[in-house]
This record gives sequence, structure tokens and C-alpha cells, in this order.
Amino acid sequence: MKPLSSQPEPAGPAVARRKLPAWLPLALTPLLLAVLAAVALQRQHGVLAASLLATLLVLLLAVVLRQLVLLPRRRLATQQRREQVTFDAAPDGIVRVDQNGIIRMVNPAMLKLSGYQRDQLLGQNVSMLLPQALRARHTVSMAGYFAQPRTRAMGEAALELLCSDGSLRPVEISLGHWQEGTQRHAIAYIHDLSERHAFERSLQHRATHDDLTSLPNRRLFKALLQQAALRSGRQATRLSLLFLDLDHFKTINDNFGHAVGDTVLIEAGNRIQSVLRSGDVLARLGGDEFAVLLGELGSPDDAMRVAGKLLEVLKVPYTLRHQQIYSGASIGIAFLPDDAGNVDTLLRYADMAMYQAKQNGRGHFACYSHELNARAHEDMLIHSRLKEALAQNRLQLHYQPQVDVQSGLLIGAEALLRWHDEQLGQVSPERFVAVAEATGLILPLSDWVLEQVCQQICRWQQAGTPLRVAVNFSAHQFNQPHLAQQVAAVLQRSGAPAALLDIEITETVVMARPDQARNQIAALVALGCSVALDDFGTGYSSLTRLKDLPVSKLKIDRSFVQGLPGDSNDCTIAQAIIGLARSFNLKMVAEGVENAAQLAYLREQGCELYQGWWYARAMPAEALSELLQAPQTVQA
Ligand SMILES: Nc1nc2c(ncn2[C@@H]2O[C@H](COP(=O)(O)O[C@H]3[C@@H](O)[C@H](n4cnc5c(=O)[nH]c(N)nc54)O[C@@H]3COP(=O)(O)O)[C@@H](O)[C@H]2O)c(=O)[nH]1
Repeated sequence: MKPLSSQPEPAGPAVARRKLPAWLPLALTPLLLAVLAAVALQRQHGVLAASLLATLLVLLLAVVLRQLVLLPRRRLATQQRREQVTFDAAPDGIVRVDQNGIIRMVNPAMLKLSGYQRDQLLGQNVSMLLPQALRARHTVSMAGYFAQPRTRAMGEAALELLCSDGSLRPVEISLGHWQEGTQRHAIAYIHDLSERHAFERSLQHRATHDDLTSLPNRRLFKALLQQAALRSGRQATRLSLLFLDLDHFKTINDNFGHAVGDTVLIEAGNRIQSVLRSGDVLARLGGDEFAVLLGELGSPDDAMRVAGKLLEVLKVPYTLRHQQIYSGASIGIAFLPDDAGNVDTLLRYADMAMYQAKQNGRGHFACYSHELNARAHEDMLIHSRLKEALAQNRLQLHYQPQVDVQSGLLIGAEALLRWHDEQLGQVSPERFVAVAEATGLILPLSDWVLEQVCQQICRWQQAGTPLRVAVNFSAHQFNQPHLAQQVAAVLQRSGAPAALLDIEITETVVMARPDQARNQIAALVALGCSVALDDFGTGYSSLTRLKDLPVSKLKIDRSFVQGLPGDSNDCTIAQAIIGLARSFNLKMVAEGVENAAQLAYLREQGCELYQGWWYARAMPAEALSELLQAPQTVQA
């Protein structure tokens, strides 16, 4: 208990006073005057007049006395009643004790606060309301308190009240004492601090924890990481940091709404926690990013094993609103002191490694390496230069002809992005498209491509050489919620007929979320476009899924074309894909045809279309226009 400070007199209950009543001199004075007046009157006017006056004076005296005696009593009674009501209705607990610390009075609020009945408290020592450890100290404080001179001291203390059920309640106590005759009394006003403490705790929790998942937030995580780094420095141990980012989270939010997105985040947090040990720390850093600080671990392999387990639990689809929602995660790992010397760098490196994992195709983990650092710097440069190039319209589209295998006639083209940067030189689309995917720049980039392609389709149509053009759709672009409406808007704006627009989506993107993909493809087909499954054979299509997809073409990946006709494995795969396309009544396009032998083999197998350097590389639109204007000869 804090020492009590001296304060002005407390407002205690009414105290009886033992001194001569104030009305006595007032009453006696008129009595004396009445006697004197009666004596004087008797001498002048006789006994009758004196008696009359005396009676009148006595009556007057009686009235005055009644007022003088009864009024203060009434006032006192009213005051006592008011104090009793205040005592009973006070929101704070009030306890009155005598100088031995024995409880003499308690108000209803105190009974409510402590959980005791009145008769369990009255007559007991007030120390019963304190935790055992405080009782001895309290007795000494009370003795010192009562030993103070008659000046009525008052003090405040914050302590814990021991309630009837054994629980401890934080309270603030204000004390006062006074003397009645030889007896000393003390009164304690007890204010419950539980609510205020709970509020303070919730403020503290909110400042350090994430509202949605209740996991530690970035601020707390960094503080814990800092402590762990100091400990590991002293003990010469290794710290492993895992940086997790949920895959496709933006798409989940866009497609299913934020409530579903929130549930996925909570569920993901629970799944991660289920893999971790008690000494590990999990935090939500913001958005769809989580971080895990692994406790004592021997080798980096252990961290990778944990990352592998996390990927396993996170790739299980979430069943929400009777739907399967696919997400998965990408994880970056960095070690202290192996990779970084301080926690900020450690976090940055783990983030970089996560970014690398995403580029490796999502659903993977990657460990930080110094090469990665160099690569990350290059990615940042590519991102900023690409953004600028897009804004300044410095990107180009080239078109690679698609040719009928049997007739050799040019029947379409695939639009392929090209970018020459002053500083970086010619950057391969494989490289910059991956950076754009990882940074979100892919969406404005894809919009630009679609807009340009549709305008080009119109130009060729207006020139009398209409041509089907295929556009590559990225994963991000394909998973947008209102994709078909966006495509319809571009078609309308440009005036390009939907029938001349082919859309290529990789098998992997489609099979990652086949149900949603089927709906997206159906919506695109409803516009009048055709959809082709690109890089076919590199993913894992189930035949049932394939049967359900409203696609019209399969594009056999160039990695299977390369070995034709010498490599028996490539031949088997090519034959199987061609057979599959035929059974599902789909057109077949072979890509990456570089020589006559490959083309001859494909023709023999019945493949319908091809593209590749054998016929032509991707070229600017003007060059293809010239090719289109030239008379085409049908092969024999
Ligand atoms: N989302 C978008 N992706 C795009 C876009 N433009 C290109 N890309 C993707 O980038 C990847 C690499 O493309 P690129 O370097 O242009 O390679 C394409 C062809 O040039 C190449 N090709 C064609 N014929 C041959 C050949 O005979 N040999 C050989 N070695 N390569 C050849 O193949 C690539 C075409 O690939 P695909 O898309 O699978 O048909 C690539 O993944 C592009 O998709 C864009 O606008 N948006």
C-alpha cells in the first residue's frame, strides 16, 4: 500500500456533538423578561392583568422553544437520512472500521464488489479483504494511521481486493478517519479499477496485436525478434526467420469479398500455429504476410523442414460458403547471423527470399542468398524501368505467325511483348513478365497489351486481311473478378470482333483453381472469344477437368516439340496430347517448331496448327502486314 497523504477533513457520516444546546440562552432570556414584566404589571394593574400577560408570554415562549428545540433535531434527522441514502446508493464500496480495524458498516456497493454478505463482513477485521501477503503490512499501516494527531488525514492507495470467491480485484482506496469521543473511526471508499485495467490492457493489446487474428503485430514481432537476437548473440546460436505470403490472396478478396478474405487469414494463422512449437513466435505483419521466428534450431535444414510443413498445411483448400478456395503460400527464409547482422536486415532478406519463392512459381520456399540480393536489386530496377516504359508507351508488341500444318497457310498470330530499355538493353519477356507478376504491374501491362492487340485486329480487318490474334493472359489478369466485362469493354472500344480474339491461359493457372477457371473461361467464350490452354503438358490436368473446360485449343509446349522426332519420350507425349485433343474435339497447336523434321512429324500425327522459328519469329505488326499482303501459296 502507498503511504497515505494528509488531506482535508473527510465527509464522514453525521457525528453527534456533546455541548450545551444553543437554544438555551435564547429560551431563558424571554422567560426572564416575562417574569420581570409580570412583576411590574402586578404592581400597577393588579393580579388579573399580570396573569394574562404571563400566560401570553408563556405561550409565546412555548412556541419559540418548540422552534428552537425541534428544528435542529429535524435537520439532523434529514441530514442523517440523506447520508444514509448516499451511503447506500454510492457506486463505490464504502467500509467503516473502528480503531481495531473491525468492520462496523458496509454499503451495498461494497457487498457487490467483494461478493460477501453483510453479516460475513460486519465484526470481522478489515484485513480479510486483502491478499494474505499484504495483511501484516496493512495492520502496521493502520496503526500508524490512527496514531496520527486528531487532524483527519486522508490517503489513497491502489491495491487488490480479495473477494469472497478468492479472486483479486484491482481497486483504488481513499481513506479518512475521525474521532468520536474516545473512539477513532476510519472510512474507506473503494473504487473498482477492473474496467479501467481491462480497458488499459485492451489498449495495450491492440497496440501490439493484430485486430483480426490476435497475433502479435509487426511492432511486437520486431521487439521480440530484437530480444531473441540479443539472446542468440550471447549464446552464439542461430535465429531462423520465415516470411510467409499467401498466394492469390488479392484474388480471393476480389472474388469472394473481404469477409471471406478475413476468414482465410484467420484460418491460415491457425494452420501455421498448428505446425509450430511453443517457443516459436508467429506474427501477422499486415495484409496476407505472416512471419515466424523459430526457436532453438540446429541447422538450416530444420528451418526448411518447418517451411515444407507450413506449405503442406497452407495448400489445403479452404472450404468456405460451400466452396473450395485455393490459396497456398510462398515462404522466404533467412538466418541470423549467417545472412544478416541485425533484425531489420534479417526481415528484409527473408522478404526478398519470399519474393524469390513467388517467382519460382508460388507454393515454394526459398532461402536468402547473396545472389538473391543481387537479383532482387535487378528486379527492383526492372520494375521501376518497366513502369516508366509502360507510362511512356515504349513497349512493343511483336506477332508470331500461327500456320496451318497441312496447307502451310498463315491463319493467325500470337502477340508477344518486346521491351528494349536504354539502360538494361533487350529484356526477355520471361524475365520482365515475372517481375510484373510479382509486383502487380502485370495488370496495367496486360490492359495495355489487350488494348493494342484489339486495335491491331481492327487495322488488319480494315486492311482487308483479317487475322485471329492470340493474347497471353497472366495468372493475375485471368483471376480478376470482372475479367469478361473488362475484355468486352476493350472489344467495344476498339471495335474488334470477339471472334478474332484468342486468349491463351497456361494449363498451370487453370488447374490451380479449375472451378473458378471454368467460370471465367465460359464468360470469355460467351463474348465470342476462343480460349486456348497454353504450355499444355507442363501442368497436371485431370481428364475430368479438361472435359469440363470450354476451351477450343491445346498448345503443346515447345519443350515436347524440341526432341521430335528423335526423342521417343517427346514423341510419345506429343502423340498422347494430339490424341487427347482429337478425342475432346479440340484444335491442336504445336509451338517452338524449329525445323522441317519436327513439322513433318507433327503433320504425320495429325497436328493441325503450329508456330515457330521454322516459319517465322515474332515480328513487328508492319512486317506481318507485309506478309499478309503477299499472296499465300497452299502447300502440296
Ligand atoms: N502475360 C503475358 N505474357 C507474355 C506476353 N508476351 C510474352 N509473354 C510470355 O513471356 C514468355 C516468353 O515469351 P517470348 O520470349 O516471347 O517467347 C515466346 C516465343 O518467342 C518463343 N518461341 C516461339 N517460337 C519459338 C521457337 O521456334 N523456338 C524457341 N526456342 N522459342 C520460340 O516461345 C514463346 C511463346 O511462348 P507461349 O506464350 O508459351 O506461346 C512466354 O511465356 C510468353 O507467354 C504478354 O503480352 N503477356
